[in-house]
Amino acid sequence: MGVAIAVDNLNAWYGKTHTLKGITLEIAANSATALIGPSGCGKSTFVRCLNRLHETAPHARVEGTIRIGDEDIYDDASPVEVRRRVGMVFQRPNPFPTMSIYENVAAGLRLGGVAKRAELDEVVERSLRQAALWEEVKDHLRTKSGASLSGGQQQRLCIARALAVDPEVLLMDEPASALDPVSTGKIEDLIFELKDDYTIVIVTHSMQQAARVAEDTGFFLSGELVEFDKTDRIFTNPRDKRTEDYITGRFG
Ligand SMILES: Nc1ncnc2c1ncn2[C@@H]1O[C@H](COP(=O)(O)OP(=O)(O)OP(=O)(O)O)[C@@H](O)[C@H]1O
Repeated sequence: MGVAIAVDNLNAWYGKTHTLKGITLEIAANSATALIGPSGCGKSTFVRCLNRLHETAPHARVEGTIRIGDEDIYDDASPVEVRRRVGMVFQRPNPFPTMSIYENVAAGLRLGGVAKRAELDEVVERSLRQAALWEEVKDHLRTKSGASLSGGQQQRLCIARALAVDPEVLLMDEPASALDPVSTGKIEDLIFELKDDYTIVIVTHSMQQAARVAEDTGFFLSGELVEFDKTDRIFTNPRDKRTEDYITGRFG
């Protein structure tokens, strides 16, 4: 399996606070990679560096390199282009509340200049099918708003919206932590399906979830990547005592 994202000596700051310290890792293409670690250790900051969202925070700064495919995303590409290639789904589902289901999914395409009805229809259907939401919403695409859906459906709508612009990478920052167990299961099933076609990076507080969905797992602590390895290895035979303490619940 190839490398989708190569991160080399990544450092990130909020003002004077050094939040990510010398992160180096390679994220495999067409697989799911989980990031775990106690609250405040820098997981969200890390994924926000992968689509250049970190730099939108006040006084935020990044050093180091991130290559996606052949491109250094901080040198060779604009933030807008990076965010098209690297989609993101957040902890709280955030559909555009007043827009219809259809318009939520079509929004990114319209911004990119796609105006043909047939093309929009096709991508909206494909994206909703990929997000396992089509059957539930196909009869109300234009009449129901994003906000009228349940939390779990809203999150799958956000996934469809992210997929509509044809990204290579999907970042998911605790995508199921606001959802009930049934909706969580649907999101996990979806991650399983989607990793055939996309590279997925998922931040999670649930070690069970990491173990269920991810091939590789990274353990962050105080802004450092303590350990990065096959998920099995991290959970059964970690190399670092701090990883072992965390996964066995001795802290965090
Ligand atoms: N916009 C911001 N401005 C200043 N400091 C921030 C900002 N966002 C996060 N931080 C700080 O950066 C550090 C890392 O936060 P981050 O959200 O990346 O951690 P996390 O591991 O994702 O935490 P959690 O699991 O609680 O979401 C924390 O100390 C946090 O307070």
